[in-house]
Amino acid sequence: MMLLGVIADDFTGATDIASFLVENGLPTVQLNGVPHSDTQIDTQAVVISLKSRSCPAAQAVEQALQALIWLQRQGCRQFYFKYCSTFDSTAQGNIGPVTDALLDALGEQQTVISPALPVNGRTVYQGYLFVMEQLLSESGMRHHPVTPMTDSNLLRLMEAQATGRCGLVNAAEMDRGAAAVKEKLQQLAQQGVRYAVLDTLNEQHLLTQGEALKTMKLVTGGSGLAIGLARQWAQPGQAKAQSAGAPQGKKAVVLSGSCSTMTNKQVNRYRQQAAAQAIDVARCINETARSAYAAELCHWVEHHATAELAPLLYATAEPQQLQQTQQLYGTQTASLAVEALFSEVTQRLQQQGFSRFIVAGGETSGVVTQALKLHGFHIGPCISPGVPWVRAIEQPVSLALKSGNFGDENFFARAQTEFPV
Ligand SMILES: Nc1ncnc2c1ncn2[C@@H]1O[C@H](COP(=O)(O)OP(=O)(O)O)[C@@H](O)[C@H]1O
Ligand SMILES: O=C(O)[C@@H](O)C(=O)COP(=O)(O)O
Repeated sequence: MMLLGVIADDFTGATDIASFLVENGLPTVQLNGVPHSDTQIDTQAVVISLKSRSCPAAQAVEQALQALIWLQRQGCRQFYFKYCSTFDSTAQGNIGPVTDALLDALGEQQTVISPALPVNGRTVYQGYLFVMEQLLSESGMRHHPVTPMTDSNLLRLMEAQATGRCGLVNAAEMDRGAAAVKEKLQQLAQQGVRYAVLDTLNEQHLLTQGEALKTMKLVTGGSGLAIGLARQWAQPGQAKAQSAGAPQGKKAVVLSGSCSTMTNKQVNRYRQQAAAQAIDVARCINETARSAYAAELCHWVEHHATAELAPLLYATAEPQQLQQTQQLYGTQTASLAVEALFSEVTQRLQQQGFSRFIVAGGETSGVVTQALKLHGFHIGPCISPGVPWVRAIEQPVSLALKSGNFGDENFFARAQTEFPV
């Protein structure tokens, strides 16, 4: 029976939440985009990955509503809008409009805002979002190429994007347990508060949220809340890791399009371990030149494919270099050109027989998955919290889709050495 339907606004976010659902006992399948027809899937949760995080609001709303209709048709009882644990959204912000549209479509008056993921250092206190020991707006996220985050107050961010008022369930109330949280949510609803930010300092708070929110029709958040909800829905003795998602495939490549602080560290480390090639953005801007460049890069990848560790292609840049590129070509032109390059490289590598892709970056992962024309994933073993190996349902292709900010410094090598095929 289908219990939970998740609408994720990017692909790494989708594998992130799918991984936590599986790890916490809820069998889950990830579908890339909204399926064109109804499918019989033997699972209890479905995560639909969209590539809507940086879309204009109207487009993101349309995609989310299509996903909702499909999930409703499959009989899901609860719906979860998954966005980033760092609340990534553009200045025009589509988290608010999507949340409003989903609430309206479901005929609901209230939902929660819970981006926290304490295991990866994302906590919420008095409505302020922290990344490790820093406020969101003081973390590396202020330099994000597409969705720079310069405010940390979730109530303010939400009210700027959405139509209703936003309130808070604070940490002290969370400490008092599920009944106290439910009571506070009711009080807020009576005051006409449409969205309630949930303070979250630790995993116990996520378990409390799961208990308090099991009957809420629509919840929104990062992947942490999924831990609490999965524990509520899971049947005792349910298998955790899914062997159907274990990595396979000989020819592997690492593609990195994230410019996050962590990915910069990971790329720097991996460059000392394996063959690595930086992507020259200047050669990606013009379409014809880009095609020739993609062919050249794939030739280089093929040449290094037999080494113990897979070759790396990276657009990953430090903030100063990124800023220069963006000033030269424009932010959108540069990022779309890099994404188009990764798309073409992926298609060529697939034709060359590559079947294991380790990808860094949410947008980049969306581009790679779409280029490979993969419709869905079985969720495999967890490499780092929120980053599982996944295996395509209908093709022998395995991927590790890493959120820009996730994983340890040795992630790219570990994804291969600790999970031999
Ligand atoms: N050197 C670069 N110059 C300009 N844009 C870049 C560069 N490298 C990556 N990008 C773009 O930055 C964006 C990174 O987003 P994403 O892949 O979602 O990473 P993250 O997971 O860190 O958010 C992509 O659109 C990518 O194409
Ligand atoms: O919630 C998170 O932090 C991640 O699941 C996520 O959304 C990943 O997004 P990117 O950082 O853009 O990869």
